[in-house]
Amino acid sequence: MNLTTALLHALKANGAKQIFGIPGDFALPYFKIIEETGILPLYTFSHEPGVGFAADAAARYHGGLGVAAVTYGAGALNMVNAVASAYAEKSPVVVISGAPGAHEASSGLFLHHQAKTLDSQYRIYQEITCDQVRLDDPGTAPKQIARVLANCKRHSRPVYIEIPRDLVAAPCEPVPALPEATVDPEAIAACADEVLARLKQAKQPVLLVGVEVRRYGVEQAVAKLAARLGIPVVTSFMGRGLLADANAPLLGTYMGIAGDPEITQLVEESDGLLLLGVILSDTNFAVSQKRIDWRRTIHAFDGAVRVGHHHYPNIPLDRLIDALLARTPDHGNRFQPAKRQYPTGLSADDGEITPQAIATAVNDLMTTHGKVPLAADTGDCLFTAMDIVHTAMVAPGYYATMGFGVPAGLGICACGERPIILVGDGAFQMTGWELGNCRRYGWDPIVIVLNNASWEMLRAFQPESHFNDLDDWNFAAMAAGMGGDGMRVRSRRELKAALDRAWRTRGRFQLIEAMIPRGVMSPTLARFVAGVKRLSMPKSA
Ligand SMILES: Cc1ncc(Cc2c([C@H](C)O)sc(CCOP(=O)(O)OP(=O)(O)O)c2C)c(N)n1
Ligand SMILES: [Mg+2]
Repeated sequence: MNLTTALLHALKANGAKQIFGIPGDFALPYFKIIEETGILPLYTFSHEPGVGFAADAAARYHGGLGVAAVTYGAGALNMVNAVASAYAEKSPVVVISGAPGAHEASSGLFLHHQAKTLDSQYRIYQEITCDQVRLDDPGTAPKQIARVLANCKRHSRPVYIEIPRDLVAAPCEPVPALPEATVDPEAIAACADEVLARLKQAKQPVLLVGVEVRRYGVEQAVAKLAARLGIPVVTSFMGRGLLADANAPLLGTYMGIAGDPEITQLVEESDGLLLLGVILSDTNFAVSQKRIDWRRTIHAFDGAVRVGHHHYPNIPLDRLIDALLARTPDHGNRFQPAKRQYPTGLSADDGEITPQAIATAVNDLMTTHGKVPLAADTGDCLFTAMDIVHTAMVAPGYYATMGFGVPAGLGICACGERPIILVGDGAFQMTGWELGNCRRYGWDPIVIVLNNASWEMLRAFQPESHFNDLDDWNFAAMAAGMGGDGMRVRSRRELKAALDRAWRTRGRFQLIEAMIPRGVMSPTLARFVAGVKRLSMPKSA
């Protein structure tokens, strides 16, 4: 076994299913071992942001580790935004970067791909990962790899592993089992008792579940807890899709001023709000109509629990849920999932296409053929997805970077699925071209480009600026050259026909370019914009 195969076996043993990457001369040696050993399948992409987004989405979708393999400098630094997004959204991505060998590093020359110093890249990645290691000693490498992978899983955040190119084939012991987290059972018991006591004394307890519930694979346990507690459950914006079909009193998604007023009132007036795995972010709470009373809130996040002003450090979410379940008897409560009405029954007429028509057409498709995973980019396509039936979905709901959608959809293709990808024209201009890699891997996602020839979400906030006007690129015309089929549609009739045809066509990606008039937004984005404007107005107004 050598340094690289030890790493690859450890990645596979701890949940990695594939590797996404782009090599370079500093990475060729370890890419050669990846390809020749076949320990994990390798999918190369065209631009490193896509590599990072695909690894992030694959990790979210299959619940294991995502792996993004790049070269030193130009490759790794090109992927910083995607890894920052994975950090912010708590996605366990393992970044592997090639690096100069020891003899090069001490040559005294400035090396190609080097920024300020040879350590610059390592320092940059310290800001967007929870642990880092340079494998410059095969004797200590196994333990270091175990530590870093354990942190990636424990914190559900990216980690960074640098492999000097002169050591990739150095003899190396296998990586040991990952070190277990040490927790204090008494602290967990005390925390669980206080949480349940708070919920018991509350008049209007509410359970709000967020992204960590999915990241730590505790969705079933949380559904069980919700059923036993019998208190209303809502998801955060990023937690959308959680408990979708579970036996739980799920009411929907909390979106503050931009969401369902009943849910907003229930959450914001709760005197016992239990937040499980929820990121306290502006996209989850800034559009809160009423300031949430954090003194009466219980927040379990990032391995700690706050109960009002009491703080319990080092309480892993899964251990807390187990302790709460152990203290909550099962009375066999049964619930019908909230029958939230999603728009269905698109009238196939000559009416213009709106984001809502796209959500309706997708709902009709899923009603007829069954649910499929969704990948959404930033822009109105993300708000449009709020009107699509609950299904597995990956989207940059908090960090809100553009460029995520198409590569993320390909990450889901690498997991053996056929996703529907929703992406705006602006975001497609950034990373939509990764579709050109589908043919090599036999992937055939259905991509719906919401083409309003505009950075419409920005225009919604600043309509007077002309720089939000984009040109019309005619993406559908480019699909054939990239190995797919493109359809440009302007009416609801054409949209429905194109989706039906796309569904029936396998083996080639299907790109539906839906032309949407500028200024036509989804209802959710319109409410979001109105809400943000209202909240930002001076109180006197
Ligand atoms: C990488 C990147 N660059 C810039 C932005 C800022 C930004 C938005 C957020 C607010 O930061 S929304 C938006 C326009 C999106 O245009 P498009 O994809 O066509 O979607 P739509 O027309 O539906 O808005 C931009 C440029 C971003 N989120 N991510
Ligand atoms: Mg647009």
